[in-house]
Amino acid sequence: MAKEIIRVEHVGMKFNLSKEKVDSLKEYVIKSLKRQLEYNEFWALKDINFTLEKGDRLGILGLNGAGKSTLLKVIAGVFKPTEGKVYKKGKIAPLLELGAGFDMQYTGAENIYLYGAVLGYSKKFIEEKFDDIVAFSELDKFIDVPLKNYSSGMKSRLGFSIATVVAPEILILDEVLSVGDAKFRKKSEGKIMSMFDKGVTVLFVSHSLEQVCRLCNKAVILDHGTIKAFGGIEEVAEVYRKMLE
Ligand SMILES: Nc1ncnc2c1ncn2[C@@H]1O[C@H](COP(=O)(O)OP(=O)(O)OP(=O)(O)O)[C@@H](O)[C@H]1O
Repeated sequence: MAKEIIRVEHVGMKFNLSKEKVDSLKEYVIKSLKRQLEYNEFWALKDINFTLEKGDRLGILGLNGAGKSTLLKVIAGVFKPTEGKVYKKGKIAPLLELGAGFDMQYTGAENIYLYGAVLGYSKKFIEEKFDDIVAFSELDKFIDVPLKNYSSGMKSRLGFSIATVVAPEILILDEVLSVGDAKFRKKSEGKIMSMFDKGVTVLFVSHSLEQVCRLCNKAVILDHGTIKAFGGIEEVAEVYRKMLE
């Protein structure tokens, strides 16, 4: 029997959007103390339900603002859902906003430890993998330079190399296959493919239907925070094509 690895049950995510413009932290604190802040409730996800089995590769489709990144963040554990629950088995490698945990004042080497800790790696594990991370990122010459002097592509390369050094059971990809220059993109896609071959379960957001059809066996379409279709890639791709017409 296929092994269930992720179960998303009745997940809802609510954000509070401020009704007025607040220009500074001071203004925010004062208005907050005077209880002058008003919010609009906004549900980015509503009653999301699905399960994935080991080795499934789910493409997440939908227009801008449909809730795709929010769903990945809820599954990765970055956001706690307002409602419902996510059950998951195994180690997760979240490739979300690569390098969101970086500190620009620190060097590349220091950030490997910092970002590794953010991703939950032990110091010993990072020490063992340090050389592999630097080699994959091809940033040897710059590894002792502060990150503020890196280009955005260099930062993404370092982030990708740190996040993919683990052998995860679940891989979460938010449009990260467009990281770096063409050469690094090819190399990063190769690395992801080798993880696919090892039977990892994948959740993958991309605006390219062609890429989703090529890489995934299942897909889900999100529309204003709800599931419009879920199932085998071919049937869902057909629904999505009609939606885009
Ligand atoms: N931290 C937040 N606070 C308030 N609203 C948020 C927050 N994060 C996301 N949202 C809102 O939730 C909705 C869904 O956003 P999300 O980033 O998940 O969409 P998406 O489908 O990934 O879009 P895109 O294709 O543009 O990346 C949007 O309306 C967005 O404004």
